[in-house]
Formats: sequence, C-alpha cells, structure tokens
Amino acid sequence: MSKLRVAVIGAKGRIGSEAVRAVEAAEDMELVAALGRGDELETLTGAGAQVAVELTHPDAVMANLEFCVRNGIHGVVGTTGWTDDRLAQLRTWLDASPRTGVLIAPNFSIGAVLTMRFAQQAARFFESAEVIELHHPNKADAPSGTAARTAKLIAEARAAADCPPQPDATSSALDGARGADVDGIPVHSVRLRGLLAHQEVLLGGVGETLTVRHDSLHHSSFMPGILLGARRVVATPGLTMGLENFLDLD
Ligand SMILES: NC(=O)C1=CN([C@@H]2O[C@H](COP(=O)(O)OP(=O)(O)OC[C@H]3O[C@@H](n4cnc5c(N)ncnc54)[C@H](OP(=O)(O)O)[C@@H]3O)[C@@H](O)[C@H]2O)C=CC1
Ligand SMILES: O=C(O)C1=N[C@H](C(=O)O)C[C@H](O)C1
Repeated sequence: MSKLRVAVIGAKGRIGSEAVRAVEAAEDMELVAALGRGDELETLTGAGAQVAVELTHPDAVMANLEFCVRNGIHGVVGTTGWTDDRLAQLRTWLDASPRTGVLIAPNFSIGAVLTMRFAQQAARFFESAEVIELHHPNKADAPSGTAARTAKLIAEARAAADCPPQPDATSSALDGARGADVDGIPVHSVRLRGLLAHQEVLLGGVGETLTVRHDSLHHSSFMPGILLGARRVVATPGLTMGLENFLDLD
C-alpha cells in the first residue's frame, strides 16, 4: 500500500520538530516536506503532499491553510488563536474545495481530550467552574487554545442544562485577578519556567469540589493524536473541530 505523503509546517519548532520525527518513524507515512519560517509553500505542491501538519504561530496559520486548502492539501492543525471570524474564513475556503479536510485540534494529547470531555460532563452538576492552564514561558498566546475550548464546552453544557450564572460576589478586584472571561467561565493563565503544558478544571458545589487535572510532560504526548489526525483527515472533508471526533469516546 502506498504511504501517506505528509508535510510539517513549523518543522523547527518545539512541537514541529517532534512531529517531523514522529512522521518519519510512522511506517505508513512518508515525510515529503519540512517547512520552517521563510520556506516557500509551493514546496508542498512540488512534493505532492497529501496532508500538511500545521504547527506554527497564530500570525502564520491562516496564510498556510489558505494555500493548503486551495491546493487540495488536507490540514492537521495544532496552532492556536482561533476565533469565530477565522473559522468562518476557513470554512469559505473549504466550501470552495469540497473534497479537502481540515482538523483543528486544540490539543492532540488523549489526556487533554479526556479532560475536556470530563469537564463537559461534570459542568451541569456544579455551581462553579474555573479553568487554570499552566505553560512554559515561551508560549505565544494566552489563554491556551485548550483552556479556551474547555471553557466554551463547560459554558455550552451549563447553558444546555439551564444552569444559572455561577455565583461570584466580587465587587472590587485588581485587573486580571479574576482571570479572563471565556463565555462566563474564568480562565487563569500561568507561565512558569520548568512547565510544559498543564491544565486544571476546578468544579465546585455545596460542600465539595472536583478537580480534573492533566499534565503533558513531553511533546511526545501530542504525537499519537497528530498521526491519527493525518490518517483520518484525508477521508473527512470539511472542518473537524477537535480530535475527539476521531476517537471512539462514547
Ligand atoms: N494542539 C496541540 O496539541 C498543540 C499545539 N501547540 C501549538 O502549536 C503552535 C506552535 O507551538 P511551539 O512549537 O511551542 O512554538 P515554536 O515557537 O517552538 O514553533 C513554531 C515554529 O513555527 C515557525 N514559524 C513561524 N511562522 C512560520 C511560517 N509562516 N511558516 C513556517 N514556519 C513558521 C517558527 O519559526 P521562528 O522560530 O523563526 O519564529 C517556529 O520554528 C502554538 O500555537 C502552540 O500553541 C503546541 C503544542 C501542542
Ligand atoms: O503552546 C503549547 O505548548 C501548547 N499549546 C496548545 C494550547 O494552546 O492549548 C496545546 C497544549 O496546551 C500545548
């Protein structure tokens, strides 16, 4: 059987360099291009890439995806910074290239995907929910894509269950003390040397709390998800939001 022809964009970065090694080691894949900043995107078409794994920066991801989708190259995207406007723009490119698929995964690690699922399941049973994400200090964005997604999922679950707004009588606070408000859920970002990627979801009810915590200790934690995404996205046209769509979680 012919191998899946995979390219990595952002190949010299922390996660991109790990992805290059993972694709090279995968028996069913061939690494056909490894692009860094300043490299020509046309390399992808010249190399016959079927899938591009995009692991760069929020400032770069849109131009890279526009090129890929217009050229029928499927995308597996880990880069963060997604807004509703950006997603709408991506959908217009995909509408014009109906056989092309893009997976955006806020987090490729199975533990983080499960954290999001558990938080979503638990959200309606607790009055209060807050998210704390903790990352290395070289991370460009805050809050993390994972934390933003987690907060959105919690908020959606609470809205679907007709939960009232969560109690918070704070009437005076230093700017930032209550974190960022993501759909009504406070999200707190810690940047600390020594950390990689960690998240706690705190849920509170009368007389009890539940904490769901996940720790990525090495970038290898993201590789099975990236490889799974590459294998599945080629047969999944359109936009897929979240690796959970390629996992049998139920
Ligand atoms: N979904 C997930 O599971 C994960 C997602 N991420 C996300 O992936 C992204 C990258 O993270 P990380 O590896 O830590 O960041 P790094 O800064 O280590 O790596 C990004 C790399 O992309 C390069 N780059 C920037 N612009 C371009 C471009 N236009 N074309 C090609 N390469 C480019 C950078 O080059 P230069 O150094 O010259 O700027 C750098 O080498 C972030 O958004 C992060 O949040 C990270 C881990 C897991
Ligand atoms: O920048 C990182 O390191 C990570 N970025 C992703 C995010 O913003 O959620 C995934 C993971 O947290 C690592």
